[in-house]
Amino acid sequence: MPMTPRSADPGPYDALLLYSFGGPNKPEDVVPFLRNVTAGKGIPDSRLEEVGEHYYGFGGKSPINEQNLALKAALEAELADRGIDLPIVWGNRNWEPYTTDAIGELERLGANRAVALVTSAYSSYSGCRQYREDLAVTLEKRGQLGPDGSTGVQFDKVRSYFNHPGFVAANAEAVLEAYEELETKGGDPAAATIVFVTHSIPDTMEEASGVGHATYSAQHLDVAAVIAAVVSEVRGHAVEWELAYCSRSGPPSQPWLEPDVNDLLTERAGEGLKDVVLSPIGFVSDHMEVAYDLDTEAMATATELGMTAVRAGTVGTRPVFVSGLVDLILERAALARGDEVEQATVGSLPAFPSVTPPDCCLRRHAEPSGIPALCSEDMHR
Ligand SMILES: CC1=C(CCC(=O)O)c2cc3nc(cc4[nH]c(cc5[nH]c(cc1n2)c(C)c5CCC(=O)O)c(CCC(=O)O)c4C)C(CCC(=O)O)=C3C
Ligand SMILES: [Fe+2]
Repeated sequence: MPMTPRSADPGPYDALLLYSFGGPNKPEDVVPFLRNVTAGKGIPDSRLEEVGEHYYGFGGKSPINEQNLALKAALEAELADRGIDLPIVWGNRNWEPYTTDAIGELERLGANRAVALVTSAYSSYSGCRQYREDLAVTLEKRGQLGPDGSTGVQFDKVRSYFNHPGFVAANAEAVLEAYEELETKGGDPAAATIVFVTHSIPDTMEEASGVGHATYSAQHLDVAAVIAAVVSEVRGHAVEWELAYCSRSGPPSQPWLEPDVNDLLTERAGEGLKDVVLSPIGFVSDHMEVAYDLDTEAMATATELGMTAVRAGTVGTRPVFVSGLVDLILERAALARGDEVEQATVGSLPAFPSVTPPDCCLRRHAEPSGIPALCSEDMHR
């Protein structure tokens, strides 16, 4: 009989790694944090100074760490509610507690095999492989990565969850709330366009994200279409929507995904658009890109253009999202046990693999980095 992910068995896992980006907690953290993020990435100094200013404008503190702690608490509550015994350890690629701190904590707990949940819903180098490389490199530095890919604590990863029903339903919920808010701000919801927003990435990274599955941008377009269909249905009329990007960096000569959200708003305002719902489907919580690039910059653009704009919430700790994540953890456990399991999805794309092909989501297409990455077919499992 096929197992449903509702079964409360987290075996073979004895811990959950909540794995995130990290961010500064105080002004003195900002420069070392930015150094960690950009090591060897060729980001111009001018861009780094600009991004540093975004953080200083918020007291040198990113909201991301508190949001991850809130997500950790919400997951702990949901696991406890379902009678699932699975301790959660939090770690970040770019700030404390670092990946190595998390691995140390897993060892103290006596964990043998952990399931990793990354706070990034889409597949690309930045949202998937870079985390898997960071895990492998951290284990390597600790002397815990064997030549065959075997590790001290073993790690499996939850699949990219952009098309999981919980993530999409939570975003749809937030967009519907934004429609209500638009009305209270004197806007005209029937005339509104939904502008879905995500983090831009270089065109080369976009191209490399499409090995074995839909590209990063195609993943977003699929999610956007589902949310727009839900909104059309609930509001009782067809809704227009677009996908735009924010937070581009890199040298100007390097093409990144477009249109930029500010450019899109400007162009559409010229065509008479007045009412906008910004939906940040690319981000799981209101971290710095959302607080600065959307709430500060894009909202100022909209105001300047005379638009009525509302920014929909991120999925954050919405119950339908959190409970979906627990379903995904149980699904991964069932797959690891070799049980037959139904992988829930919405939209037109299949469930993405949790053990990826070797050349999946490289930084650049057909340019292996030489950096080992866990949770890949060519590694231990
Ligand atoms: C796709 C994507 C996500 C979404 C997926 C996910 O959520 O993980 C994401 C998340 C985040 N990005 C973040 C911060 C930064 N990202 C940078 C740089 C870059 N991001 C990129 C992509 C992404 N990034 C790329 C292609 C670069 C260029 C350098 C490179 O090729 O790797 C830089 C350097 C300065 C700059 O260039 O802006 C910073 C400071 C924070 C923390 C925010 C906070 O502190 O609250 C978070 C959650
Ligand atoms: Fe980023």
